[in-house]
Amino acid sequence: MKKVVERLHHQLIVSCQAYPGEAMRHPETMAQIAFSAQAGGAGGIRCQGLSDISAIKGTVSVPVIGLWKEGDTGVYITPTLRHARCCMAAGADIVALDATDRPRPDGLSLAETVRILHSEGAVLMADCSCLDDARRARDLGFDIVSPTLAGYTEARQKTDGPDYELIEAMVSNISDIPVICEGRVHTPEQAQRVKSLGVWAVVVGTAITHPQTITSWFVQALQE
Ligand SMILES: CC(=O)N[C@H](C=O)[C@@H](O)[C@H](O)[C@H](O)COP(=O)(O)O
Repeated sequence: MKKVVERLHHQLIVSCQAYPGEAMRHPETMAQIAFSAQAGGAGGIRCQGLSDISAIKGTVSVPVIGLWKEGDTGVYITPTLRHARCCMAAGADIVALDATDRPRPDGLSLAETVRILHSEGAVLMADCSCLDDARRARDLGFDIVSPTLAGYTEARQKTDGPDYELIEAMVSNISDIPVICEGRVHTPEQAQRVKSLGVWAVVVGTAITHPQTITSWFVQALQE
């Protein structure tokens, strides 16, 4: 197993992302958030966009998982070989990419993309939507699999919190590479529960780094 993946064992990885048009979408802001997360004990950062990757890499000492989103439909998480190469060049220690079997915008297959990136020294995290994606990703040689896209494609219904059923299935079917849990982990209790299922590490985004959504949770609670 690659050293950088080993370093993530049993760590909390904090996803620091602001979405298009949002006030916090600025590399310096995201780097400050990432630095705060590291100070709080995060053992890894996940982040989006070349400027954010670069700013965060220059700020934290924990491993950085980088991705580049293009749009928000279809294959949009690091959709092409070029996007992945740019994430590497920006300093990402690990590059996360869509690992579904949908056609990719550059016409390369996922297998070709992974083969080329590995030959260039990349460490790759497979953002999967279902168990079949995870199995395929493992067979293609990905270094990490994750249920990041569960509930965001037609493969699975979106669950309220983490997709425990899929996480359990991934952990019991994929034994040779780490399963990192990501997606709708909103409370420390949910993080504990997914950890108890045997995941390598847990990614938390919104519940730590997206004040707009967190505020709306409280506002909604006060209206009930
Ligand atoms: C589906 C998709 O595009 N997920 C993205 C992946 O990078 C992010 O928008 C997530 O918010 C982030 O990964 C953390 O997840 P959560 O906010 O659920 O803890």
